[in-house]
Amino acid sequence: MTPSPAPIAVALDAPDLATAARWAGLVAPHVTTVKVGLELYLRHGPDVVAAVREAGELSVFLDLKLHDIPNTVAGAARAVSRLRPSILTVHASGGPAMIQAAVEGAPGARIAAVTVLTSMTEADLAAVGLAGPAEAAVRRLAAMAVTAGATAVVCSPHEVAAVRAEVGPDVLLITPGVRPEGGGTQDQARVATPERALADGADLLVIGRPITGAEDPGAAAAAIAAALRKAG
Ligand SMILES: O=c1ccn([C@@H]2O[C@H](COP(=O)(O)O)[C@@H](O)[C@H]2O)c(=O)[nH]1
Repeated sequence: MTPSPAPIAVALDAPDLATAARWAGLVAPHVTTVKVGLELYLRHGPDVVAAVREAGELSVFLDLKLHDIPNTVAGAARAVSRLRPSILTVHASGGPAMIQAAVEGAPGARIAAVTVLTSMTEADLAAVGLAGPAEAAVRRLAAMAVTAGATAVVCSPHEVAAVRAEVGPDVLLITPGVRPEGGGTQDQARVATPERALADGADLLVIGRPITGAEDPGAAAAAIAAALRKAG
């Protein structure tokens, strides 16, 4: 029997559409979701969504991290809602009116609020005026975003248990900053293994380079999916 796909969104941070579609085809049997981010969307626009959809039975997570005044975000959310993304991201720091505008603009998508980027250290937070541990800011932003209508929250695996306690069981918790044991962290600062992130309450793990940078992205995705099944 074919095992069910793992709750992983593979970040397709590819330089071109053909590479993204190839990666999507290779990982499709093993994961539920692929994530289209800024690099790919700014280069190829809506075509990339169609191309990765053709590659397999996959949900498409549009990680555009919208951040602007409410009227502009509402228009942007309306514009991309015709692509039927399962998830669309906005920056939580845009505030409640902006988040509500995204929710109203894209009623078919889950609006996911990005709290504190997983690449940020405590020193980075202090530099932007958010002194203190990341967890306090993440919890506060998550609670505000959910009250404003977001049904998903993006945080690092370090804060996921605290966010779960804050927002309850019905909000989808998405964690980038996921690295298999022994792998490099690259520009990520607040990281944990896939097994740890899931055990602490994440619903969807965002994993990019550990899969797409592997010699065989399909085999890398299959190995992480198997490790998660074994741990669960
Ligand atoms: O806080 C955040 C929000 C989004 N991301 C995105 O996730 C992937 C991570 O890729 P890796 O190669 O596994 O580091 C990437 O597309 C980011 O834009 C994030 O990392 N942190």
